[in-house]
Amino acid sequence: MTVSVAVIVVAAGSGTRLGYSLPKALVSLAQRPILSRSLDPVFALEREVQLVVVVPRQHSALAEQIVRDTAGRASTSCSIVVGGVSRQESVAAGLAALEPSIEVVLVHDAARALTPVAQFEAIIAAVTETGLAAIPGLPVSDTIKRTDGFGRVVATVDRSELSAVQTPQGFPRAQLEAAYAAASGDFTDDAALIQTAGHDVTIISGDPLAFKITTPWDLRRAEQLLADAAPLALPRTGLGVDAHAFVTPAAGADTAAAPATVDSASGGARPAAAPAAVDSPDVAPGTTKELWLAGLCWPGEPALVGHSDGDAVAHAICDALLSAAGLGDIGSTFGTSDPRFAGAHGDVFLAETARLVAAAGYRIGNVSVQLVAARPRFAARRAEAEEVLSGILTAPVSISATTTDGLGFTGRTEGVVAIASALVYPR
Ligand SMILES: Nc1ccn([C@@H]2O[C@H](COP(=O)(O)OP(=O)(O)OP(=O)(O)O)[C@@H](O)[C@H]2O)c(=O)n1
Ligand SMILES: C[C@](O)(CO)[C@H](O)COP(=O)(O)O
Repeated sequence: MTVSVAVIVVAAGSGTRLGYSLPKALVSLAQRPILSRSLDPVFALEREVQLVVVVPRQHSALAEQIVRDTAGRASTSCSIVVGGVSRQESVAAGLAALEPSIEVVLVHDAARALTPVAQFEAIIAAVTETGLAAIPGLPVSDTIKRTDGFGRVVATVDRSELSAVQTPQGFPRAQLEAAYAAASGDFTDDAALIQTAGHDVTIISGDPLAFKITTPWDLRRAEQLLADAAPLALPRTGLGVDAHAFVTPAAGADTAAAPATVDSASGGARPAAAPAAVDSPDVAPGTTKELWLAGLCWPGEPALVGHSDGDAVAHAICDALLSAAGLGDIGSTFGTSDPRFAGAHGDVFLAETARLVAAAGYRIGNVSVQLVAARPRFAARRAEAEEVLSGILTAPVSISATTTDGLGFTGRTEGVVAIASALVYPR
C-alpha cells in the first residue's frame, strides 16, 4: 500500500527551560518518556503514515529504543534521524528522510505530548481537502501589550487578531520542501517559513490539551491530566465457604459428655451428639488432635477432620481472597496432595494467600467471616481470633458466629461451616 502522509515528530531539543540533565523528550511523564507518549496519537491514526522521529544526537540510542518499543509491530513504518541545533534544522533533517510517495507532511513537537489524535486527523483532512497549509491555533485570552523591550508598554495589541498556534502543522510536501530550501532565517515554526515563501496558511481550532511541555509546571500539569483521565481502579470482592466435620466418635466412645450447642447471639442451648475429641479411626492423615479454628487452638474441643488442621474459618478466608484477586481457590492453589500442607495450620495458608494476593497487585481491604457452629463457644474468644487473623493478613478481619438452633449438621454438632467475604483493592 502506498503511504501518502508523513508525520515528522521533532524530539531533538535539549529542554533547557525544563531543567533536566536528559533531553526533554526522554524525561518521564507518568512512567513513560515524553517521546513515547507523543507518539500515541500517531499510532492511533486510522490511516497508515510514515513516521519520522527526529532524536537528540546525545542519547540517540536510548531515543531510538523508545521509538521502537512504542512502535512495536509498526516499527517498519518508522524512520529515525538525528536532529540539529535548532528546531528548524531538526525539521530539515526529518524532511530529508521522507519516502518518495509522501504528499502531505505534518510536523509535530514531541513536547506537545498530550495532543489528541483528532487534532492530527483534522490537520490531515484540512491539507488534503484544500491543498493549503493548515495549523491548529487557540484564541488568546490574555490582554497582550507591545513593549519597547525595556519594560515600557508601547501599545495594546488587538487580541482578536491573534492566535496561539500549536502542532501538528500540516503542509503539502512540495511547498514545505521548497520553503525549507529557500529559508534565509531561523523561524520558531514551520508555518512562518511557508508564509515567508508567499503561501497561504489556514488556522483551524486547536485543543488546550496540545499545550507544549516547556517548564516543570507544564510537566506536573501533564501528569495531573493523565492521572485524572486514568480509569478508576475498582475494588473487587470475593466469597469463600468451607465446612469441616468433627472427628467421629470411635467405637465405644463415651458420648455422655455431649456439649450443649451455643448460639453466640442468643445463648440458647440444646443437647447435641458428641464428636470424639481425639484419635478417631476416621481422621484424615493430616488431621490434628485438637480443634484449630479461626487461627486459634481450642483445648478440650474435638478436632475437625481435614487434610490440614480443618480450620474452616481460615480456609473460607483464603477462598474469598483468592477469588477476589482472580486467583482461583484454595484447592487449585494449594492442592491436597502437597505434603507441605498436611496438618498445616490456618496461618500457613493465610500468609501464603496474602503473599499471592499482593503479588497479583492487590491490597486487602477487609475480610468478614460468619461462623456457623454449635461449638466451640466462640464469642468469648472473638477478639483474640480477630487479632490473630488481622495480624496475619495485615488487614481487618471481623468474625461473627451463630448456631442454627439445632438444625442441620452444624446443629447436630457434626461439623462447622464458615462463610467469608473479602474486599481487595488494585494497588
Ligand atoms: N534543536 C531542536 C530544538 C527543538 N526541537 C524540538 O522542537 C520542539 C519544540 O521545542 P521546545 O519545546 O522549545 O523544546 P526545546 O528547544 O528542547 O526547549 P528549550 O527551549 O527549553 O531548550 C520540541 O519537541 C523539541 O524537542 C528539536 O527537535 N530540535
Ligand atoms: C512550533 C511551536 O510549537 C508552535 O507554537 C513553537 O513555536 C515551538 O516552540 P519553541 O519554544 O519556539 O521552539
